Amino acid sequence: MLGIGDDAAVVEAPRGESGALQWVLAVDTMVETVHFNAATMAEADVGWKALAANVSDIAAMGGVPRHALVSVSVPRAWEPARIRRLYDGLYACAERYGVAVVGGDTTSSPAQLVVAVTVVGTVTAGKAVRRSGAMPGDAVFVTGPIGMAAAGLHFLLAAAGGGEQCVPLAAAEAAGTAALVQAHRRPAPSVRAARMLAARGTVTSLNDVSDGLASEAWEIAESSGVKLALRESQLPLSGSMAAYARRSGIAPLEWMLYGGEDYVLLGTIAAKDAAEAKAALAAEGLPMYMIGTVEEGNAGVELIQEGPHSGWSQAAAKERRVSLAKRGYNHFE
Ligand SMILES: Nc1ncnc2c1ncn2[C@@H]1O[C@H](COP(=O)(O)OP(=O)(O)O)[C@@H](O)[C@H]1O
Ligand SMILES: Cc1ncc(C[n+]2csc(CCOP(=O)(O)OP(=O)(O)O)c2C)c(N)n1
Ligand SMILES: [Mg+2]
Ligand SMILES: [Mg+2]
Ligand SMILES: [Mg+2]
Repeated sequence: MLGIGDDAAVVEAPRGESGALQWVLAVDTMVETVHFNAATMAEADVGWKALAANVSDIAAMGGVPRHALVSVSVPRAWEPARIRRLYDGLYACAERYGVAVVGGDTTSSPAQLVVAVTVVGTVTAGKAVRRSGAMPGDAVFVTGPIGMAAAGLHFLLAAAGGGEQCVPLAAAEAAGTAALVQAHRRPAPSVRAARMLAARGTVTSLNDVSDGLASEAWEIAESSGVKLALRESQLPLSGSMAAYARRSGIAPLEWMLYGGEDYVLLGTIAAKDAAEAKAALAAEGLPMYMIGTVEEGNAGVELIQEGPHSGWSQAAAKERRVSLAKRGYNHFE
């Protein structure tokens, strides 16, 4: 009803077509040198990703993102054109996901850029999907490939060589890493997939992958009081990520499990609906990869690896299980 221009925005309390709605609220912050630097992201990418990270949290509740408030703290030295470019990217993301930017705040910053976005969304009353509902027997899934964003960051930091110049996409195209760089700079949260899955009523938990697959799996395991067993051979491995990992001498699994910033969804679904749900998403061109199962037991995450591999014990010749560390991106380590 009232957007940018007064002391605060006014929005109509939502009314659902088939029953009451509830609000879904989230805030996420991006800080220069922590979430990006001059070499890894152009201003427009920062704007896009600051909103996308929030849209992803709303998706992870099964909600629809609707309104955003944007707080920016801008280094004094910045030209106005730079902040305009940041907003170009932010508005491109807003348009893509049908979000109305209804306000925000602007301050100077002594040195670094800080962008904090608050998103308001809605969900059918009582239907928000939590992290705590995973049940033994459920199938575990992700809604997109993982590890690409971390591989993209690795490429960007290497290509920048410590310099301040934003690495052009052309450099990534020449190196065959453009998809990885775009995964890092322009994540595409799974809002439509989440809506379709939540509407089926068989999805028992959802969490978006920001800090890494292992870390998010641990969050579901702990809040549901179950064990998640992930099968290594089922993890969606992007071809360009695997190729770049090989060239860099890095194990792709490290990026897939512990990289983060994928902004796809990790979730669990009743096993009897897994195949049908996957087909329903596929009909809309949306991927859904079945990557494991929920088991009874102490909260934890295990990876099932298929062998044989040199160095494995005789007993583990065909497959073995390893416990995954509760590790991922941590702001204070
Ligand atoms: N400084 C804070 N004050 C209050 N709540 C917070 C703060 N930081 C995080 N939270 C809450 O903790 C929960 C997890 O946050 P976070 O780890 O940032 O989630 P995500 O990784 O999905 O963005 C959320 O409910 C969030 O609102
Ligand atoms: C220059 C730079 N260094 C390191 C990283 C890696 N990184 C920074 S934050 C982060 C995890 C996600 O951020 P967080 O604020 O925890 O997101 P949230 O869980 O709140 O959505 C990662 C992997 C990066 N993106 N850019
Ligand atoms: Mg957060
Ligand atoms: Mg999240
Ligand atoms: Mg986090």
